[in-house]
Amino acid sequence: MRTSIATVSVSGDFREKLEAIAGAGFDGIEIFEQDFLTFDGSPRDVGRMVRDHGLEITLFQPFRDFETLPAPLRARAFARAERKFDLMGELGTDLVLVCSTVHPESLGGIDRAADDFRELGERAAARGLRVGYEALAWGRHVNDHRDAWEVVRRTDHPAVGLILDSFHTLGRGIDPDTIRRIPGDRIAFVQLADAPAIPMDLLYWSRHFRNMPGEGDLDVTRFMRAVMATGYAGPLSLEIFNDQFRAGLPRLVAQDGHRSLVHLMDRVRREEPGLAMDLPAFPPPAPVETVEFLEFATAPGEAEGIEALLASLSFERAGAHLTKPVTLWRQGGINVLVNTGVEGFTRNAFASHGTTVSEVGLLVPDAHAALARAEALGATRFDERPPEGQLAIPAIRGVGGSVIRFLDRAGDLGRVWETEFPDAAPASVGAGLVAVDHLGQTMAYDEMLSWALFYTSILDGRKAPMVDVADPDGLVRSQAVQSGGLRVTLNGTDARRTLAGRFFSDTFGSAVQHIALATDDILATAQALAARGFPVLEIGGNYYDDVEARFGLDSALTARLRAANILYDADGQGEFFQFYSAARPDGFFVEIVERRGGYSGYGAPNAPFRIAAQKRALRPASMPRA
Ligand SMILES: O=C(O)c1ccc(O)c(O)c1
Ligand SMILES: [Mg+2]
Repeated sequence: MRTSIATVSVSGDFREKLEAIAGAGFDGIEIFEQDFLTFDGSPRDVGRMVRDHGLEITLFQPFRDFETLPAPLRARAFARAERKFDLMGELGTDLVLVCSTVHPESLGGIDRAADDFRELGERAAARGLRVGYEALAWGRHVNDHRDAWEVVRRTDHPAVGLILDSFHTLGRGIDPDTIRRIPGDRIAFVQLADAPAIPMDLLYWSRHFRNMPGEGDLDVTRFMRAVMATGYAGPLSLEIFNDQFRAGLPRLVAQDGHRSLVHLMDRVRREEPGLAMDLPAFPPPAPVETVEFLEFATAPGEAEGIEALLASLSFERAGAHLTKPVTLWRQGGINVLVNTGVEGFTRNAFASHGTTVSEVGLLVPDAHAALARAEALGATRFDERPPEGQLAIPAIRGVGGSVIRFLDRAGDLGRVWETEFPDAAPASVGAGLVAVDHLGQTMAYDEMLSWALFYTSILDGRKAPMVDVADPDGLVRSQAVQSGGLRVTLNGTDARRTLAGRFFSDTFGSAVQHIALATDDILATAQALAARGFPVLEIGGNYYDDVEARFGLDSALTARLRAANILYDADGQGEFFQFYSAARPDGFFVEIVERRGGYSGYGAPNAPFRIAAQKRALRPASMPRA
């Protein structure tokens, strides 16, 4: 698989772009003229610099408004083409993209276009160059790859091929299976992009909202299956026009791009195993079974706070680690570790975030396979050499520098608790908390696509539709991802005064802001926790009047919910109950949930009430806001 990415997809000056693209493992770049015009060097220097980074220039683009012009514009278009050919020779690339014309004076006509391309093909071939024709979704006469192919077919010149772009095909709703009829050796180049399903003007959508395959809502996998079925063996190139990526860190955007291509092609081969592909083998995606443990990094003088919170949740201190300053807290099927280590990773996690969820342990079908898949998809492996006699648990880096560990039931990893916490007591029933329901991770808005791609590609996650949560001080976007027994909500905001925004700045970056624990009987759990002094978040009375009317709830039930500060939601499948702790000074909080029936959401309609209550609770009572 030869991978490529358009230089417009990545931010930075030309050198930064190249370093990021080469570092992420790409083989080549599509070059946009504007991208090096500001670079202080000749086209020859540019070409040399690209090759010095181990990259090839797979495509030069775009050449616009070429075909079906009347005289004398036609002659001028050929003169322009000759100048671009000169430039391509200097850069050292042999393929130019011609996108379908939007010129107001263009005449259109398949045969007229084919005549123009035959002449252009002759001129290109004389210099050892090739031409590719792409249908822009908003082209004046040609806006469908089937018409562009008909032009190329009638041109019938070996130096003229078709360029496919998943955005233009899928964005217009054209059936990608129509590509299967095109001979693969007539496809000169393939560009890939996804996009969110937001109805808007095609050109504006294309130039601002494209994203990496798998990050949006287009069926890029089906498009790519059709392309591979033609026998096409050329580069796969990302062409992503996205305002956020242009402002993002070049290295991260390039890494996500490479991950998205590997993930896309892995899906293609699994969905259509007969297709020839030279992607190295790696393990298939596998859903997570359960969250086996959560670990807090804290410090010797700071642990009491988190331990008091755990005690108020009815967790019991079940034991201590064999050698490390780590205590194990248990209840139901939940294991929580509190680490006060003063060196290595724990120390760094605490130093950069304060008390924080530094590790998440996931039980998966095969831990080593999970690690191998993660590495194939570009995850950063985490190796902290365990002391003699302790287990090396396969691990990767997750959100905000945290660590995700993979456990399974086989061999040593299946005996991790007995090995590392030999005297630990088994879990008790406590207040009826049975499992980790989900983790809420807070991040900057522009990290959300990236982490959603991380969870979907590496951990076989499925995304729910993005929801907007109204904090009184700004909007927070929430993207839920679920892989088997792992549920994560990614909450992104750029609004600093939102609860999420404050947490983000107070904890110096992305981290778990809340953990949600599941019970099978929320009223009983609420009662048990009240007796233990759990710092419940008080919900205002208006909420209950509204929810009773909205769902037609029985007033006796509403009264019990009101008394226990429990929020309610329902979807077509089932019901949902939730209550919260007040937020700690750093913004961290705990949620208790009960799912009934097949409810699959997270109570998003309740979030504004929860946030308002948390903000009220943060304000000192003696100092009412002016
Ligand atoms: O937006 C454009 O003009 C444009 C140019 C070249 C492309 O390959 C493309 O897909 C879009
Ligand atoms: Mg394109």
